[in-house]
Amino acid sequence: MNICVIGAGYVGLTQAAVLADLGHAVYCVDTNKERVQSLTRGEIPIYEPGLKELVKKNKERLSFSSSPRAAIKQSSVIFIAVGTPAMPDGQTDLTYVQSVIDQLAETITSYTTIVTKSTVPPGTNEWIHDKLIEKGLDATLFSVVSNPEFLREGSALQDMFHADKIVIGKKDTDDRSLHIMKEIYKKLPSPFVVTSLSGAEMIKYTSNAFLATKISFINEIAKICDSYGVNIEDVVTGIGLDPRISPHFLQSGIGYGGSCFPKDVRSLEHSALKKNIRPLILQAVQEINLTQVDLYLTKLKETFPDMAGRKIAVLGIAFKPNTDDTRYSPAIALIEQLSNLGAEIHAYDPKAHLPVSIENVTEHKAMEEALTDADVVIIATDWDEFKLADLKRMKKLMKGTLVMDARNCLDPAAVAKVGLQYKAVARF
Ligand SMILES: NC(=O)C1=CN([C@@H]2O[C@H](COP(=O)(O)OP(=O)(O)OC[C@H]3O[C@@H](n4cnc5c(N)ncnc54)[C@H](O)[C@@H]3O)[C@@H](O)[C@H]2O)C=CC1
Ligand SMILES: O=C(O)[C@H]1O[C@H](OP(=O)(O)OP(=O)(O)OC[C@H]2O[C@@H](n3ccc(=O)[nH]c3=O)[C@H](O)[C@@H]2O)[C@H](O)[C@@H](O)[C@@H]1O
Repeated sequence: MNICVIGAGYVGLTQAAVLADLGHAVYCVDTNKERVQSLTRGEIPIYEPGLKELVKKNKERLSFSSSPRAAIKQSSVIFIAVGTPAMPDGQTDLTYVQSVIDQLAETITSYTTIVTKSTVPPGTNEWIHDKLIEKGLDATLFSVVSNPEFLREGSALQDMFHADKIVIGKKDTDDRSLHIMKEIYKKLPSPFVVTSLSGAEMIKYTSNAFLATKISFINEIAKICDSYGVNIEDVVTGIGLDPRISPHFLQSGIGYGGSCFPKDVRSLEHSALKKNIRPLILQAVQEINLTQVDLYLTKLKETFPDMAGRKIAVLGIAFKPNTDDTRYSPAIALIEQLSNLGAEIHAYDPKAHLPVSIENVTEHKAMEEALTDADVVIIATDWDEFKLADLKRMKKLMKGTLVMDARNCLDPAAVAKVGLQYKAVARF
């Protein structure tokens, strides 16, 4: 099948590479000319394990362009994978989607399946359908399908090739597009969940909101455990054996970040408020998440009431390991707060960099450089490199002895064994 993927970001690029690997001819289009040029040279502008190799493997079936018209004309299926960021009031900014719709309305002349991959609020795909008709596109010339994406950065290919489900939202009477979607993904083993357009949109938001809720829930429990001297890991092990709960996504720490959880939970809150529903849980989830960094700072102040001039090594800048993505990274929120308190921060991340420079912060190319003469080290992202760090060497390099584990990823006993002092929330 000839497929056009609009947007060459995390989702668009991964989707394009996977579709090419499934045997389709894929045109991946992005308005960012620099990005397209580097992709055409074989460079991958994001760090995602295995993606560079997959793009290279499928280079015969995968091309990149910054002019959508030709690509749209040659394709029978269009995937929209542009960004849907949050506006200041939390609602989703659909400007990029809107501009794609305008382009499609002007360009489509034969039957095309328009698939929305981007995460969009309930009602958006119905709106896309109506907008295309309003713009003069004949209803027989297109179908709109919602096919939300559930990949995680850092394991995007595994998540796409072995998705636990493929969600397809479509109009009630539209069997043609369902058949096409099943054909596109026929080589994948994943089960299909077929629902309405808004049903698919709600599955995506509910999934992210539920996962974010698990994190804020366990962060709240960790706070209570901390005050009673209970190890949070024992609690997670205990509850996680119940299959109704499961042990997954219950790692407490400085909170969730990334390009999706923060914006999607806010967007769902906004969608509820628009219908006069007070989403109490969603609001609490966000409030807890926003205060996690403060919790760790309060702990740090127990040892260093005055942070001014303290040399603090912060290990981790990315919002999670195995990605260079720093969008809404709690590690950066922590660095900013430490900077405001006058600390001297030495940051290191294996892949990510600070998007803008922050006062009092020096970024290092190696972990050892960041650790040298540090009064305290804070683990802000749970990269393997930090989990497997040589603690004896860490002790030798540091001036002080405090290790603050803001991701619960070190073994407290191993840290204590080398003469370092371990501090975390509900881990002893
Ligand atoms: N990043 C992730 O892990 C996941 C993201 N999503 C959703 O997928 C969507 C895309 O997310 P990302 O890939 O992270 O975004 P991104 O911001 O990394 O990439 C979006 C790309 O679209 C391009 N673009 C914008 N307008 C365009 C237009 N009119 N024509 C062509 N290209 C255009 C931009 O230049 C950019 O390269 C969002 O709705 C997001 O919520 C869903 C699941 C996972
Ligand atoms: O819509 C999206 O963009 C995606 O959002 C998340 O994926 P992602 O943001 O890549 O990363 P996650 O692994 O979910 O982690 C999100 C944040 O939660 C934190 N987290 C995760 C798990 C956990 O137990 N504890 C915890 O604090 C991570 O450190 C990170 O900051 C979802 O897991 C994907 O299913 C979804 O497709």
